[in-house]
Amino acid sequence: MTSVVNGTRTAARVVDAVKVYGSGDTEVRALDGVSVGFPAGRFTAIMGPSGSGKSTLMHCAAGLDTLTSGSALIGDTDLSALDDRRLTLLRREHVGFVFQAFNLIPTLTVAENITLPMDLAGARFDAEWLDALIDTVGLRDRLHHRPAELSGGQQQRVAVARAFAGRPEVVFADEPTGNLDSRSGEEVLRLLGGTVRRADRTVVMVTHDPVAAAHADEVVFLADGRLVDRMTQPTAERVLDRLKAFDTGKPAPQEVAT
Ligand SMILES: Nc1ncnc2c1ncn2[C@@H]1O[C@H](COP(=O)(O)OP(=O)(O)OP(=O)(O)O)[C@@H](O)[C@H]1O
Repeated sequence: MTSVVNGTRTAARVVDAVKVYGSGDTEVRALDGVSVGFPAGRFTAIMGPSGSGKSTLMHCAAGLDTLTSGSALIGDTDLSALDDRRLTLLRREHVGFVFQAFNLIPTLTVAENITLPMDLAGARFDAEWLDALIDTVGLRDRLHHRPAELSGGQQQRVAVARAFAGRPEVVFADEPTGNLDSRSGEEVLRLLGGTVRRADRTVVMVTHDPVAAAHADEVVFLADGRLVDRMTQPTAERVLDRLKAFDTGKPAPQEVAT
């Protein structure tokens, strides 16, 4: 269901996205006219200062929240055209999620957690893909353990396997290394990046961490609810320098076309 925009396959995108929370004196424009596409087969990081709208953008692009105006699409499907039931089905079948807090079901085994979205969707398992995924995340000897018996890094690797299990159109990751030490975090980032590159998957990740963002193919920068920059082949140093420019109030770069 991937759509093609300007010759690029786009797994997910928002167009003229506006999100307003509250009203009157308490109104916050969390997204103020953002248009951005997330190319298929790529790893994109979303960065920006605290409060710039990163989580809002991710939640709206993933169909976890709705826009005030503008549109959010997964492949060619405009999410605003879907009722709640169809939106839930679309998320189950076409979107994977990795959250900072792992969000595994404590009473289920590792194997059951990994296949849960497919079980819920009544989807067929691609046994070969699942088998390879379990090896990739290094969990074969833990399949019958419960989450509480695993380290944080192992739990997040289960969440990564769960996110990719149904070969979704796109995996959204919200601060996936936020609760991990740097070594486990690095492993999770390599898993995300490696799966994108080797298996032609798509990942969109919100992060505060320039080292994490450097694992992406491209970083998009938000400030005050607007898209202000994009950077391909990021390094932690270049990302950090770009973020510092927000702090020091250097002239904002020209807003970029999408
Ligand atoms: N449910 C909500 N109700 C009211 N305001 C909200 C809500 N969620 C977010 N906001 C506001 O919208 C703006 C953007 O928030 P958002 O969480 O998207 O930013 P962020 O870049 O992800 O921030 P952080 O890096 O601190 O997590 C902020 O001003 C925030 O206070």
